Amino acid sequence: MSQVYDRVALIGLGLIASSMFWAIKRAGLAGEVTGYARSRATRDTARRIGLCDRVCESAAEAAEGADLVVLCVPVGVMGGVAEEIAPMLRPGATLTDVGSVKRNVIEQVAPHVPEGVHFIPAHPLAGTEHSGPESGFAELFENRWCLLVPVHGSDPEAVARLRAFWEGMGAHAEEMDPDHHDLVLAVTSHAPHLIAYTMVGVADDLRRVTDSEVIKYSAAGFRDFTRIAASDPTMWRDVFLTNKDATLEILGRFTEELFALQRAIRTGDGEQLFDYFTRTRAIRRGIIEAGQDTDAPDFGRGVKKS
Ligand SMILES: NC(=O)c1ccc[n+]([C@@H]2O[C@H](COP(=O)([O-])OP(=O)(O)OC[C@H]3O[C@@H](n4cnc5c(N)ncnc54)[C@H](O)[C@@H]3O)[C@@H](O)[C@H]2O)c1
Ligand SMILES: O=C(O)C(=O)C[C@]1(C(=O)O)C=C[C@@H](O)C=C1
Repeated sequence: MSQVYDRVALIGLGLIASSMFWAIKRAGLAGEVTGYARSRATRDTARRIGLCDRVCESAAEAAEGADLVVLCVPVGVMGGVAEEIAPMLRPGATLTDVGSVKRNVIEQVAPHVPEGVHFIPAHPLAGTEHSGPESGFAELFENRWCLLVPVHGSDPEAVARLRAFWEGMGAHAEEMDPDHHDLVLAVTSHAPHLIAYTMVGVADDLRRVTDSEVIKYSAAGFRDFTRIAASDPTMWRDVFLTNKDATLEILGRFTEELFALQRAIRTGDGEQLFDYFTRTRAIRRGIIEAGQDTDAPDFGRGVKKS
């Protein structure tokens, strides 16, 4: 793979930025990669492990002269960081992000984008429960989707270049409208995370009652919930606060279904339970028959495929 950008700047040096750095280097996608993180401890760690060719003392310094700037910070602070770096963005440069929510990030960032800079939001559908500069690895994006969410009037050439960049890191890129993105992700990622957080919280409450049995005897399904529920609190707080409407819509539907199943259990309606589980089993089998299970998002990681 050949170089796509001369200089890439990564702002926020956590799981996603560090994985991008190692993937960029492995494929030779950029001449130089600069980086910045807010805390001195993170910048020191980055220097120690060789994360980024140059770790800068400000976001503006890292962004200066870059032809691609990637915002890799929690979604709640995207606008503030964009405002800080805006004066340093050169005409013709591309500004992108990796945030898990798109409409809100566009609303925060777009007002700060200078004339002549291409703003192309993006979201790699890949991650783990780990965070920080030492958690990244070059293979994270391999065979995963990266959704590109070009704003109205995005330059097609700049979009094609960003697509080539993500493909160079091993991802499959596809374009999507921001509102559709937020609804789809509320179903596939945001609501499931909230359910996992809740389930682990419930078990923790119970643990006080049953004195450690819940965790001690937990089976694989619940253990995977605990993996998901170990995800970064800042990141997920921001996801729920910024994708409020879509998440509440999906959780509302989820609650209705849960109540229906709860009622079926209480009234002993075995037929309803059996029909429901038959329908969901057919969905899983359909995915396997269509050959799509190997590309399943990280909820499948570490879990034996059925
Ligand atoms: N973790 C995942 O599974 C995943 C997957 C896809 C996308 N994302 C998105 O990617 C982004 C980064 O997530 P991550 O998992 O790499 O998080 P992380 O916690 O590993 O890293 C975030 C980094 O941003 C830095 N930071 C926070 N506020 C900052 C500020 N104001 N200025 C500069 N740096 C700041 C932190 O110090 C940290 O280095 C988030 O927007 C998240 O929604 C995460
Ligand atoms: O496997 C995990 O740890 C993840 O949660 C990754 C995951 C997901 O829900 O699939 C989390 C958030 C993202 O924005 C994209 C990917």
